[in-house]
Amino acid sequence: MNRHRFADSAALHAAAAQRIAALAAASIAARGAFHIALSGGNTPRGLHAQLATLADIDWPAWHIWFGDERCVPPDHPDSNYHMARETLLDRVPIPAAHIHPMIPNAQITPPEAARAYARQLREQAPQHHARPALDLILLGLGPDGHTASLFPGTSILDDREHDVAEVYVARLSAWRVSLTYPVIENARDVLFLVDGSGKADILHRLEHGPAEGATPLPVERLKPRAGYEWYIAEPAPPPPAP
Ligand SMILES: O=C(O)[C@H](O)[C@@H](O)[C@H](O)[C@H](O)COP(=O)(O)O
Repeated sequence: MNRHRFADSAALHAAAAQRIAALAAASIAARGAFHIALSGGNTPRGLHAQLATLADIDWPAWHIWFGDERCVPPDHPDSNYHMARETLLDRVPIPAAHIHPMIPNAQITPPEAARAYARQLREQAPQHHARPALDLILLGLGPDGHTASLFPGTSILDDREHDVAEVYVARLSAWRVSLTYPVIENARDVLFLVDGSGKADILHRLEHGPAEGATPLPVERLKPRAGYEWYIAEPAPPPPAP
């Protein structure tokens, strides 16, 4: 595991922002554009705030995609797109045509959104081996080993046909739309951002491997072509008892 540890969230966000800016500059220099999929949840908020303050970023060359989305209207407080707009997209000059929300309106159904997003990726993203190949996909990690909306026990884990799929997550009683394993694995780079609070167990398992015979967790089934980087904020272990 290509792992970078940080003492706190602020250090994680600052370092990850610099890494992303470097990947963007290299992609733009080589191919004239930078196609990045943002992740959802809370951890990206601090990263986005850091990115928005960086100088010398060629924002008009960025193309914003999403790794997954909650099936709520784009202005809903739970929407990853809404969060990205608030914390980054409304603060930097990325052309509107380069921003691709997974749920563009309140009327679209999960299957329609998945099909439409797959079409957009095929038409507007770089391709590699006949699959969309984004330059960078950011991913978070849930304590149960989910990433994007690849949740344990869900149908999407076995879907290697589609690029994007809708998935009902029973434990959340909610529909999601997510990139599938083939598209995530096809990216040039995959960067995990893990704010370790409450994730010590899952991080320990990823570092030391699952127990004998354990069912692989969604994140353990991911095999990116370029490997992946982990940026982890792990609070310092508690001081030894006196
Ligand atoms: O839409 C989502 O919620 C995310 O895509 C999800 O996969 C998230 O990245 C993890 O649950 C970690 O979330 P935190 O970073 O908030 O812990």
